[in-house]
Order: sequence, then C-alpha cells, then structure tokens
Amino acid sequence: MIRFDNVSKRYENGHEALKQVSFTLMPGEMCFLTGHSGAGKSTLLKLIMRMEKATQGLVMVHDRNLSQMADRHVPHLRRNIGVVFQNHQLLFDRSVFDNVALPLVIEGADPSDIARRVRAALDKVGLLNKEKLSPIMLSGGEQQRVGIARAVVTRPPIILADEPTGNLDPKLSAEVMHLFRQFNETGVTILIASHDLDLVYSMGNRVLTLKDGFMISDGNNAV
Ligand SMILES: Nc1ncnc2c1ncn2[C@@H]1O[C@H](COP(=O)(O)OP(=O)(O)OP(=O)(O)O)[C@@H](O)[C@H]1O
Repeated sequence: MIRFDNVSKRYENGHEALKQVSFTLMPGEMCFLTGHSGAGKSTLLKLIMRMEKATQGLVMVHDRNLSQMADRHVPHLRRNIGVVFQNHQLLFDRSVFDNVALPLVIEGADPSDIARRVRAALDKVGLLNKEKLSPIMLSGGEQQRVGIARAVVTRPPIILADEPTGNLDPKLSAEVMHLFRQFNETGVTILIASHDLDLVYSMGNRVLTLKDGFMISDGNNAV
C-alpha cells in the first residue's frame, strides 16, 4: 500500500512542489497521475522512492513511514519498486540481456538464476529474440520495453513509471500501457505519471490529477 497523508514538499530553493496531498493506493491497484508540466508528478514519484523527503505529512509505503526510515533501509525499499523512465536510461555499450540483468547483478543474484529471470522478463515484453543486440539497434518502443523488462526483472510489488510513453507514437504508447496492465493483472501495484490525457482516460483506471502541487481530482472522469 502507498499512502500520502497531507504531504507537502518544499525544495531548498523555497519552491513548494506538492501541497497537502493525500491519497491511498491499495495493493494491486493501477492508477495514473497526471497534470501540467511542473505540477509535481515527478516529485510525488520521488517521494515514494525516498529520492526526496516530504517536508510535511506522512508518506507510507508498505506500512513504513518514509520520513522516519533510516538511510540504510532505503536500498531495501527501492528493491521493492521497479522504475520506468521516459528516456529508458539504457546502457548502449551493453546488450539487451545485460541491461535487463543489471538489477539482479547489483543484487548479487546467482548467474543461472539471472539468465532464467532475464529471459522470463524479456519474454513478457516480447523481446526474447533480441537479447544479444545493443539497445541502440532497437526502435524507441522496443527500447522502452527493455526498460520495462529491467524494471520488472526483480519482480517488484510496485512499479512507478514517469512519462513512459513520452517519446512514442500513439500505437506504441498504447502497447506499452497494455504491458503495464498485464503486470497489474499479476497483482503488481502500478502508478504511471503521464500528461497524455487521451491515453490515460482510454485506459479506464483511476486518475489522480495535480495542479500547481495540489491534488485537484481523484477519480475516473476527465476534469
Ligand atoms: N530539485 C529541485 N529543486 C527545486 N525545484 C524543483 C526541483 N525539482 C523539481 N522542482 C520544481 O518543482 C516543480 C514540480 O516539478 P516536477 O518535476 O515534480 O513536475 P512534473 O509534474 O513532473 O513536471 P514535468 O511533467 O515537466 O516533468 C517544478 O516547478 C520544478 O521546477
């Protein structure tokens, strides 16, 4: 479960990026986060990963209060959260396989386990036949799917995505969203920040809307 209770975030320059935000995401829920550029979407995701700390209020992830979490527990929190970015942040001097394997290598997983789990993740995103290629040889949509495979390879119970379809055309964007839906159907909690309102509302999930740091709506209807 992810719970924000009256959360505000003020950056060191004084800018208040989130203002008294409250919501609860139940385990297994899929939800979108939308709002204008600068509304606070990335800040909200960063608070869930403890990349930033709330200035006020309570951020709870899996019953842990992130404001009180000691720094040494943060890596464990992050292992439970798969993250997908717009620009994939893939390593172009490594193969697709190696890119997806990276979180498992960092975790110190057994090599035979790594191979099995990387192939399972690549299979889920339909890229099993491209494991030896460099990501640079793949299309934008395929690169994004490598990024998703890397996010799910550790089987995290939570996936956060920040504008995961930002560089993709509408057809590829819909494909990526349906991939997230498939992961959600296996019980993964998913929160996707996107400013693509047509795509967001076409999915029929809950939508949280931020405006100037305030949460101005929480529901299934366009505002
Ligand atoms: N480290 C920081 N220090 C100061 N201000 C910041 C910092 N990070 C973000 N901001 C400001 O906080 C506000 C919210 O930023 P945030 O990145 O959360 O918005 P966003 O909704 O994700 O925007 P976009 O859709 O453009 O990515 C913006 O005004 C931004 O300039």
